[in-house]
Amino acid sequence: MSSPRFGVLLANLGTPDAPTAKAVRRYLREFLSDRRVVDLPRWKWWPILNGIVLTTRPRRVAKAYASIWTDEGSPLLAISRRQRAALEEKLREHFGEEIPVALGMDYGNPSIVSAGRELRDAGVKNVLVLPLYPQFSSSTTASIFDQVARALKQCPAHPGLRFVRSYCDHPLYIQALANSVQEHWQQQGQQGHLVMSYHGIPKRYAEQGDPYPNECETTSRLLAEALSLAPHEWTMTYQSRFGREEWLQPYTDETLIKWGKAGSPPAVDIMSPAFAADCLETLEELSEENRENFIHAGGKRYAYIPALNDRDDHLELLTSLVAQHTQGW
Ligand SMILES: C=CC1=C(C)c2cc3[nH]c(cc4nc(cc5[nH]c(cc1n2)c(C)c5CCC(=O)O)C(CCC(=O)O)=C4C)c(C)c3C=C
Ligand SMILES: [Fe+2]
Ligand SMILES: [Fe+2]
Repeated sequence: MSSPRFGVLLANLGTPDAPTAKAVRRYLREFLSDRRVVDLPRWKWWPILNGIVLTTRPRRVAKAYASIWTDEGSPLLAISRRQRAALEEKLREHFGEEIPVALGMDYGNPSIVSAGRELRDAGVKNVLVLPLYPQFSSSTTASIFDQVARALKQCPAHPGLRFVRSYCDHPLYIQALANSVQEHWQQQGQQGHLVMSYHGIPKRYAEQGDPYPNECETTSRLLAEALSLAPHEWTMTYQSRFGREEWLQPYTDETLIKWGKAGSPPAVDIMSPAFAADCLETLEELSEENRENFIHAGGKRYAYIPALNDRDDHLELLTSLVAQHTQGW
């Protein structure tokens, strides 16, 4: 049998193996030890990480994971597995041949090393790395690139390698987001103020050159245009703060509380375009915690619009990205 023309390493953040304090501690230790995620000097960060974060946070966060855990495990992993299988199917249709797709997570399992081994064992000589982060950030996308480079240290013969850097303005991405919002409005029968809530990063990272907020703004502007929304009909915010320093603003939770108290807007539809798959940050923080923030403060209606997950238009986008970035292979 001839070897495949290329393979795809579908990458995402990763998630704990179980909704227990022990598994969450293991996951957070790996995640929060990455200098791309927390860039503080180690002498300063180690005592905080080991003395405070890893002794207090895992128990609380494990409870949050338990509230969203499914029969197939963590939503992020279950959805990523479905995306992997569906992309392989789409690529078979598109290229008329078998294109292996392996799933690799930056932290936890399945690892990027295991995905690389899977592709090697399938006879793949060229690899396209496709991080499922629409907007580039050094804390996410660049970290995946680091992991791939680290994995290759164990490898005597490198494959041909290409990376997808970001796709914040790809027409099929914007279209898939717009479709998901329009379907939601049709199902609800009414339209609330649209909130595009992105995972934040420390403001300092952006000041040091991380282009993430610019890419989020690009996505938001193009999505608002695709939906023909006037400026007063939508707002962009940042969620999921961690630690004491200032993160990108405006903050999602504070904005919703302010609106709830003011009674305007009375109804919001909230989505998170930075997440290609629903996860803790959308299903618990956005769909539950922030709903409570808004309604408790006086808001009237709050609806969460799911991530693109394994929607067909999302898989069409991923297929198009693969076709675009593998020309000549
Ligand atoms: C500590 C700094 C963090 C930075 C910077 C950060 C950036 C960032 N993260 C995502 C996507 C996800 N983050 C998720 C969870 C999560 N994020 C942080 C911290 C930072 N993220 C923590 C500590 C956690 C774990 C939960 C917690 O302890 O609160 C997830 C969900 C994972 C899951 O298992 O479901 C995703 C996805 C992006 C896109 C981003 C920067 C652009
Ligand atoms: Fe995060
Ligand atoms: Fe969170």
